[in-house]
Amino acid sequence: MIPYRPEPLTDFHNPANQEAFAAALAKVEQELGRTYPLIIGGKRVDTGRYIESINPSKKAEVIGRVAMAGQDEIERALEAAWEAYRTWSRMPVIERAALLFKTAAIIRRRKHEFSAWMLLEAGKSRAEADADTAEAIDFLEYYGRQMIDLARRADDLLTPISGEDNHIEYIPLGVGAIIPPWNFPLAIVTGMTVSAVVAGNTVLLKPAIQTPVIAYKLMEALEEAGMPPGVVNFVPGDPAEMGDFMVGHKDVRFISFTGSKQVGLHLNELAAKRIPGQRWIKRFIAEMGGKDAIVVDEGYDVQAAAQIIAQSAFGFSGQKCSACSRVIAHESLYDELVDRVAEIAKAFKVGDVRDASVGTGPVVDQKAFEKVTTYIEIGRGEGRLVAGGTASNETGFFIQPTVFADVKPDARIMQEEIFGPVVAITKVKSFEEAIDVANGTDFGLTGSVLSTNREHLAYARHHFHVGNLYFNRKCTGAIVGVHPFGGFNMSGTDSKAGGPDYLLLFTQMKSVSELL
Ligand SMILES: NC(=O)c1ccc[n+]([C@@H]2O[C@H](COP(=O)([O-])OP(=O)(O)OC[C@H]3O[C@@H](n4cnc5c(N)ncnc54)[C@H](O)[C@@H]3O)[C@@H](O)[C@H]2O)c1
Ligand SMILES: N[C@@H](CCC=O)C(=O)O
Repeated sequence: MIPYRPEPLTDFHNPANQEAFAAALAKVEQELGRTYPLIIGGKRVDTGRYIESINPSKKAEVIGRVAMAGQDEIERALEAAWEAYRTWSRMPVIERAALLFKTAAIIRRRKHEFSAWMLLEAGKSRAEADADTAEAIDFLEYYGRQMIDLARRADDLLTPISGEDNHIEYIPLGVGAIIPPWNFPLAIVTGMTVSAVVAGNTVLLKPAIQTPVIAYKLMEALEEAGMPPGVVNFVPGDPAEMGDFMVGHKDVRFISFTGSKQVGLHLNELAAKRIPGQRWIKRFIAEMGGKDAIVVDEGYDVQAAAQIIAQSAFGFSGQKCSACSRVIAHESLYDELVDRVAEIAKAFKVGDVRDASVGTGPVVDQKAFEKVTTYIEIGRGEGRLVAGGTASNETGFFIQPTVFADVKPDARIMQEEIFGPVVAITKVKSFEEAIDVANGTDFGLTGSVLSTNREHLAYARHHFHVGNLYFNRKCTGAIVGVHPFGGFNMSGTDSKAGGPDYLLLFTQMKSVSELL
């Protein structure tokens, strides 16, 4: 087996790649509007009630109609998953890993098609969608290898003693609920699903309501790669109707959740309650929101800083948990930095991502549009609007990159996750003050420090309390196996997706000792 290497991104300057992507997009456009069933125990189930998934760039365009699971279907899916668990959990690790490698090969072969689905269903630009597909492939390749290593090295971790034969094994937990967000509709869905599955668990996958079609495409790839029935059960639905029911169910052994702080905290409470017939303490793994800051130190190149901020704040319309939504700038360069960031924000072309010249696309739906525009109104009272502030939901959900200057650290737009193309800038007098302000939220996900002062970088290394700290680069774009990803405090349960410890979260260690 060759060592893991991250999947290369597509060079869209190359005309051949442009053509290949355009052909994939045209093919996918022919397939819009179809109906997709649930998949329970390998069987297609049509409930007659559907989620209508739409294109956020062109809201009249229906991407697909996906059947909705209710509580009965969750019961059936749990039964199917426990049935499949009997054999899947005992399958040799190498065979479980092979499922991931084959799925990676299938997605790689049709990568532009997967990216095209995301362009249309999530409003990702070509490049953002390509990175999402590459990350999905990375999770498959990385977790497959990680599981093989984990199983192989287990016994080497023990201290031998004479007269005993001792072994340890990382065994799976049981049946889990996989609850991903919509914003990395292939990468995060894939990573969350296959990490649990390669460890020997079986799961119910409940994709986000905004992006169920791309999740169905993953199911097709897993099936094509030979996944046995019942290992992953596809149960999209209205979380208000079946979400609490699934998470609170006595037969669910673990919950792997990625999403907002609000929903994560609610589900954590629910999962902690033991209900009659429940024989375990549920494991709860949560990766939640961020309020990520870029600190710009005295003496840093202002133009370079402004570019890094714009990339981190406005890529995919700021809809990344890692996105920069706060800038903390030293007073010596503050005014010039505000002007440069505003200039770049104003020059951003916003529109339908089918147009390759567009800088950033829409926000995902009407609810997101309302939330972000409400925060823009709040921002008008909390700071000085220097760019953007305009929005239109006539054809799609478009919001111009927006910049507020002179915002106080305790303002709402400096404290609450907006999840849109909005950045707030504040001024500080010293580097220490900058790090205090950066640490002054409930979150602790990503952060960047832009500085040429080595002492300041060393100070930030120790004092800036975030799970992913970056120096002199953007705060988005973690790579699987290179930058293990996940945050502190209200950003989650301190897990690190794409890192060497992640699979342990889906296993428990069994120790077997024989007296010789
Ligand atoms: N830390 C990370 O790695 C990471 C990565 C991506 C996104 N996020 C965060 O995710 C959020 C954006 O995603 P979102 O809008 O989909 O988040 P969300 O919290 O609204 O939803 C996340 C998932 O939870 C489901 N859900 C909602 N209520 C539920 C319930 N009662 N029972 C069961 N499931 C329920 C949703 O349907 C969705 O599948 C942002 O806060 C972002 O920062 C974090
Ligand atoms: N892992 C991604 C963010 C995932 C959350 O939205 C990044 O590093 O930018």
